[in-house]
Amino acid sequence: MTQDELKTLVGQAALQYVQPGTVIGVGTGSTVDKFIDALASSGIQIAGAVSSSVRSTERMKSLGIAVLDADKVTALGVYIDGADEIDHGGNMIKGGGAALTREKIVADLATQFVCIADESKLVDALGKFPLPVEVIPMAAAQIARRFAAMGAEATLRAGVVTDNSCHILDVRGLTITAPLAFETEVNQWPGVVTVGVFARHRASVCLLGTASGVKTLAFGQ
Ligand SMILES: O=C(CO)[C@H](O)[C@H](O)COP(=O)(O)O
Repeated sequence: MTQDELKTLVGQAALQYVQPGTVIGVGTGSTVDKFIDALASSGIQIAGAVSSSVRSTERMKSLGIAVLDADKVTALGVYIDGADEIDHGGNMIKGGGAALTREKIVADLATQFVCIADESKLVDALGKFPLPVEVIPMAAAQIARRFAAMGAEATLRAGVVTDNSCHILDVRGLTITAPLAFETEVNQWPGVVTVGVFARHRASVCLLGTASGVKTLAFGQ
């Protein structure tokens, strides 16, 4: 199976977590696009979706799925999103699509985070995928120096301005063995909007697309 077919498979499998009549959270990326398409053609009627990006909002609206503002919702049962990497504890790197801040905001509203990913995303330790960090532009150089002091290299993602008018640094050369401590540390550096490690908001479940079908990895809350 191709990577695209695995994404379609897990996008379809995520429908089992959608309760009719509820509001759900929807992430961003090519795997989530497959989920949105599956939801639109499933006939499942939801009360609406809280979206993590302009990209997903536009796709859902074009397919007739109602999109609600995050600040109109007090809680979500489920948030469905992809990942750039996921470890065996459900910790993730996210932000390849530059939507990490809104993704964390919507994940924070949800009781359950369902990660949908093809098997290439499962890793023993986070960090091979360059870690996205959303930053306030005037702080980018200083934050890059902080990563350099850790032995890593941060580069500005060229030509990218996020939905929040900020910039993205992509950080190479990290091996993140203590994701929660790492997330907590980097998040408090001045000018960091969001670090793309999702440990506090780790996945509760991962639907992993493999050559032999969808594997469900359960991590608990
Ligand atoms: O975090 C994300 C966007 O900010 C995506 O979930 C992540 O990049 C995975 O994307 P894809 O499903 O296209 O591989």
